[in-house]
Amino acid sequence: MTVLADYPQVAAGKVRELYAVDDDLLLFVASDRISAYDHVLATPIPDKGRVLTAMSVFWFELLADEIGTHLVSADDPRIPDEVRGRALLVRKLRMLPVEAVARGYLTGSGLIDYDRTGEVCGVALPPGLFESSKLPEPIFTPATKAAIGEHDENVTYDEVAALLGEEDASRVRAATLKIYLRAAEHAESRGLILADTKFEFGVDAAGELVLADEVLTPDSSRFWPLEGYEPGRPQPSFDKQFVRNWLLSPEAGWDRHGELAPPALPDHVVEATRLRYIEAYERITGRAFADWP
Ligand SMILES: C[C@H](c1ccccc1)n1cc(-c2ncnc(N)c2C#N)cn1
Repeated sequence: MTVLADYPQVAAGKVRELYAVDDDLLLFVASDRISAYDHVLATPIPDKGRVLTAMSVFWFELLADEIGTHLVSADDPRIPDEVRGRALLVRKLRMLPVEAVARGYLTGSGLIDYDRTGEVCGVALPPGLFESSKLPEPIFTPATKAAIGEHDENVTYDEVAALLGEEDASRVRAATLKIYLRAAEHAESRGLILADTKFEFGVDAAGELVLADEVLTPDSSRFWPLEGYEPGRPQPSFDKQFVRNWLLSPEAGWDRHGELAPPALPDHVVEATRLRYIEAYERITGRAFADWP
């Protein structure tokens, strides 16, 4: 029987890890950890790792007719029992060093760049847009991965072309926008706005562009409820709003701009958040989470 300790860890993020299974395969593990306001919270959300893994699998399957993916299996004897359901066996790729972000709406760092320059990642936008405006069409707004604890840096397409070469930059942009459109259309049909999302791509031994990492999860994307959408103000995060609101409430007694780590979450916030992740999964996929994996 394989255990996770059998596999050397090759990468670790705030809420996920990557392990080497053999020369060609990796194990992508999603934890129950949740981050908010740039902190990894002390309190895990039970089932979060399993829900987000199930969500990635759904999207990999839906997008397989648009692009190759790194997914090999979610149910394989090489996946240790302790992480089964929140781990994916994936094929090892030559990863492209760019965060491939697509935005259909203006918020976050895109809004900051727009307010300052009228552009996002060198893409000029019409005047008069504001928080949560829907963009005339989705835009490719790449970023380069920042050091641990830093924010990714928005870069222009030309900078991506200088980094990857014109051919890879061009096919990454095309794939990013094509997949975003397909996913946003599906999400809207389920009552959710996909405001933006971040993809990571690799290249396989045959030179094909392959969709990697996690895809279209609430950790890599901004999902907003379609009902109540109103440009001109920040939209509630479909999955993290209960956590954000509580952390800023008098009960939490926490200063998001201070040096202190956030306090532990109360059980009712944890459970409400767990249910939101499950609700997002079931709305997006039409599948019962109880059936996973
Ligand atoms: C940034 C991300 C990461 C994941 C998990 C934890 C920390 C970082 N990452 C993905 C790979 C990677 N490398 C080769 N082949 C692949 N199929 C993948 C994937 N996915 C390397 N790093």
